[in-house]
Amino acid sequence: MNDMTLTERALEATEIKFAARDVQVYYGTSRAIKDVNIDILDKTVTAFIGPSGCGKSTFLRCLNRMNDTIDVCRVEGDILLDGEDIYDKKVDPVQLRAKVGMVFQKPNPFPKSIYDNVAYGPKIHGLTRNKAELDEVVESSLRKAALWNEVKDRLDSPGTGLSGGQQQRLCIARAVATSPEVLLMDEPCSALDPIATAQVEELIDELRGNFSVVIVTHSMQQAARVSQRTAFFHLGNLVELGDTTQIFTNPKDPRTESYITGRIG
Ligand SMILES: Nc1ncnc2c1ncn2[C@@H]1O[C@H](COP(=O)(O)OP(=O)(O)OP(=O)(O)O)[C@@H](O)[C@H]1O
Repeated sequence: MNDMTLTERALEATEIKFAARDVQVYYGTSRAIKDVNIDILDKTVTAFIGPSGCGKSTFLRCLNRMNDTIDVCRVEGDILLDGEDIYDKKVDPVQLRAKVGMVFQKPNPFPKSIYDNVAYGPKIHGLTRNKAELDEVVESSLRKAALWNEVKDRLDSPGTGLSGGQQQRLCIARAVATSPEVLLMDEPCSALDPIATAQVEELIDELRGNFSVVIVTHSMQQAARVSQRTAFFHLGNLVELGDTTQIFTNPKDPRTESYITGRIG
């Protein structure tokens, strides 16, 4: 086993989508992520929890190289997606982000029609051959995002004219339109009311049938509701990773216990 390469080991366990080994992230000279090792499973929702500033978003952004867009940010270590190093020189970050989609805290639809918001990704990646195929992808993505019935009669209206919850579901439709394998969600419900939050949570549960989902959340209730695995971060360290029920009922590390019982936050 020890003679196997990291790639071979990751491939052997087929259910592992991402394998991160000894990951460090620096902003200038300051180290925001320290020696993180984690396997992220396919067709599973993994929640990242932890106090503000502990590095949840920084680590999430490593998984689709969004940190590349921050000049002072440097990532070290190995991050393998299906056994392939996503930081390899031959990997095109734009192609990677089609495979590893992202939904942000604040809904950020493009200043375009509802249709064009969803059609944008498939168009730039050449995923459809004609208008009929594109129409199909737009409809199926909006259905997956539980938004189709609300917008099917106004696909030409601007995406920015939708309610906050609808805009976030539009962003989810946009992310799933390129048929990603992984969906990263950075506090996707923080700008939403409880009804829209419930809709997005329901959606996350459905999406896990097809994708690996990683969600950063400040809400422990949300982590408990939507995820099967939970990772607790503290001061840039991954303190504990386990089944969500175990993390919330029987944490192994005293820091995890302090956080979930509200003693550190
Ligand atoms: N663009 C940046 N430039 C410099 N430092 C940054 C940058 N982004 C984050 N950091 C620092 O990295 C550390 C981790 O931040 P990060 O946003 O990843 O934490 P977080 O756990 O997601 O926090 P929150 O829950 O408040 O969103 C913090 O100390 C933060 O100040």
